[in-house]
Amino acid sequence: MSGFGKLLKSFSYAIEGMMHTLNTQRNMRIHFVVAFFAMLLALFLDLSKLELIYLFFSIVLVVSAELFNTAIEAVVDLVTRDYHPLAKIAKDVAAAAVLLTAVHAVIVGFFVFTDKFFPLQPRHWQTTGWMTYYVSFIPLGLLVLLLISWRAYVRFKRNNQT
Ligand SMILES: Nc1ncnc2c1ncn2[C@@H]1O[C@H](COP(=O)(O)OP(=O)(O)OP(=O)(O)O)[C@@H](O)[C@H]1O
Repeated sequence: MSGFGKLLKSFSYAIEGMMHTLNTQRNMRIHFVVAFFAMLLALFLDLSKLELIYLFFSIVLVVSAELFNTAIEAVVDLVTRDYHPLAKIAKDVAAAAVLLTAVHAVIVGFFVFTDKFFPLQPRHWQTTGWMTYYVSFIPLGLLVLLLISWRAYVRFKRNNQT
């Protein structure tokens, strides 16, 4: 097979992987529907180049995470169908990555679209620009990170005592 033929073949395998994920993962279908409507909205709204880049990046991030998650699930199921704590960790961690990208996409969508739909925002938002209130989510993010870290620490201590 020629080099170009091999390249085409590898594309077709990648598309097969995407199709498989779409056919088997309900979450992937949800991501696709949400991404479709977000892009449709983006067509009609006057988004800046930066807003469009953020939007596409968020979509690609979620879809990629879901693809990796599906790959990890398949490998785990290949290794064992029985209950195993390591299998649980592998699947849960992969699912956490998807969740994180989805939360990120919701936040980006919120900031990109609220400007267009709700022009009557509090005054300081209008005067300081949307990057400023994007930054105002950082304390919330820090709080969530702290809470998760604290829970992980408590669990770690408990596991090491037993
Ligand atoms: N072999 C296993 N051993 C231990 N726990 C498992 C195992 N398989 C699945 N689990 C647990 O069940 C959860 C769901 O696993 P499952 O394979 O059904 O994924 P799923 O619900 O199809 O996820 P998704 O919706 O992302 O496809 C995992 O996150 C994990 O906590």
